[in-house]
Amino acid sequence: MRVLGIEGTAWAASAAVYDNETDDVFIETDPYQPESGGIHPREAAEHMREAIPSVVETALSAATGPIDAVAFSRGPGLGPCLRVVGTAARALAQSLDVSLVGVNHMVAHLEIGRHRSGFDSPVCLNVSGANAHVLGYRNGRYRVLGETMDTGAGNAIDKFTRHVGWTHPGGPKVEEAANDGEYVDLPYVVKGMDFSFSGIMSAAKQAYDDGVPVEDVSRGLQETMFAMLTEVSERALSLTGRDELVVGGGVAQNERLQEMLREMADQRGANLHVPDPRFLGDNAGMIAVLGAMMAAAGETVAVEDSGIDADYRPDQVPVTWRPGEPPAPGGDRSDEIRGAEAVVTVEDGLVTKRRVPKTYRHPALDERLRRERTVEEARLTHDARRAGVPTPVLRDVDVRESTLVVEFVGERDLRDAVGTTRVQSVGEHLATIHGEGIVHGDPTTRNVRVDGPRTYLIDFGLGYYSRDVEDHAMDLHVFEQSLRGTADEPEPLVSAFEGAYADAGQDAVLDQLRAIEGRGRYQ
Ligand SMILES: C[C@@H](O)[C@H](NC(=O)OP(=O)(O)OC[C@H]1O[C@@H](n2cnc3c(N)ncnc32)[C@H](O)[C@@H]1O)C(=O)O
Ligand SMILES: [Fe+2]
Repeated sequence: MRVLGIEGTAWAASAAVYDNETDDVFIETDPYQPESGGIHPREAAEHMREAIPSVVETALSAATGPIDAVAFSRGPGLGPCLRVVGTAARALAQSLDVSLVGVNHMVAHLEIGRHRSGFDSPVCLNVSGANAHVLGYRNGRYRVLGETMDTGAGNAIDKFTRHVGWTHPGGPKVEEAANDGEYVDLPYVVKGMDFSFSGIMSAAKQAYDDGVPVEDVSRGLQETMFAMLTEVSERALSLTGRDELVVGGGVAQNERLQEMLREMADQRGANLHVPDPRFLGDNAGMIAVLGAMMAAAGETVAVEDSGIDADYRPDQVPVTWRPGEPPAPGGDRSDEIRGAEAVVTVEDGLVTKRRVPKTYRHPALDERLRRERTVEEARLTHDARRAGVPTPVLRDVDVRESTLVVEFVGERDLRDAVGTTRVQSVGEHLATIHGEGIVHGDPTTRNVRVDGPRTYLIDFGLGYYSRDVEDHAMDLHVFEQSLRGTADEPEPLVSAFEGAYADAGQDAVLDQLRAIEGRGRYQ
């Protein structure tokens, strides 16, 4: 089958022809380059109107035979651009008299990595202009395991470069400048597998305004943002028990990010695949490749139903083109358990947890995070138990060695034994600690231990004190995301969890949770 792909969600007017028998991909791209500032939606749409016909013509003339389907980016992206591309794709499908395939651009960023790597069931880190998220596959959908709570990765960097007067796109310029810079500290914000870039961006602009050399700010920016992305990727691998990682999106072209991810993957015995640069930034090749898989599975769309969707999320797409899911890996049963950030050994009913240095992080950042988290974990584990929530009793703390010794609790992780009563008790526990102004920070199903109906909260390393409803709601969001990422039928569990939280906690937190879920991520 030969598929014509068309991409034009933001800056790349691109067309490609993919032949699934030879696996050849021909791509022709004409980028939009704003003269000043960022991407202007109307200018970008004007660029699409001018450039799409000629890139399509070039792609078609490179095709070695007739086209069997036309695939196009249906969203997410800039509305005015999407409309131009949608119109062109419909007209082409009709004039060539072939079927039409509407592709989710974010799923395409992911699938190109899975396709090129040959991996079975990778976790995917998508880092592009308007997005940043970690996806895993479960029961016929790509699940968002974690994502930015505000700006996309590329847009965050581009906002900083606009502030310092550099032209769009800023990513490559920051990469170059960072090579000559010294690391500076910037806010590091990870909540479970979600993360935020807005605090870093304000701090980076402020540092520049205060006279810190732009090279140093660039270095700090990269080290901080990419360490966050690497950390959440590692958490996603750990939570899902998978050992394959692919990346996608324009920011994944950054060599420092690739280096950090490779180091993390090597150290945990996982495989990383970075697609060729031509498949990373926006390109129609990834649209054509996914289009071919979808067309082969019968996922075509009638012209009258092929409207665009500027907020199209990857988890809205029913994934019908993949073969069955490979079996979930068994849990780690050895004595030494390598979690996402610590090495845990169990002996004589005691657990020793050592936060090992992460060599992918800058040493200063690594030192700061291990120290802060060890101190917070000791303090909050203790305070939560005093508030009446089962947590392990603390036996020893060595901050210099980033090591804690606590009592062994529970028989297994909640991940491997989810059930209604247990998630209800987690709802009660979170309501209790929130009542004391304690935020857990990472309440995933792996950070809850179960013993019969009883549940224990462990691993308060990302926790802190706050009475802000947003912070409390994020705890609920993180827990629900992890239920959705690991349970076969998550929705009844989510309801039971929320019901128990509602009975014991504050309604305002649940209202805020709805606000978090409804928030547009495409800034
Ligand atoms: C919705 C869609 O239109 C959007 N696409 C998009 O943003 O284009 P993409 O090509 O995936 O990514 C562009 C971003 O990638 C950044 N970028 C490019 N090269 C970079 C580098 N070497 N280091 C860091 N960032 C880089 C640019 O600064 C820009 O922000 C998306 O996927 O979110
Ligand atoms: Fe993109």
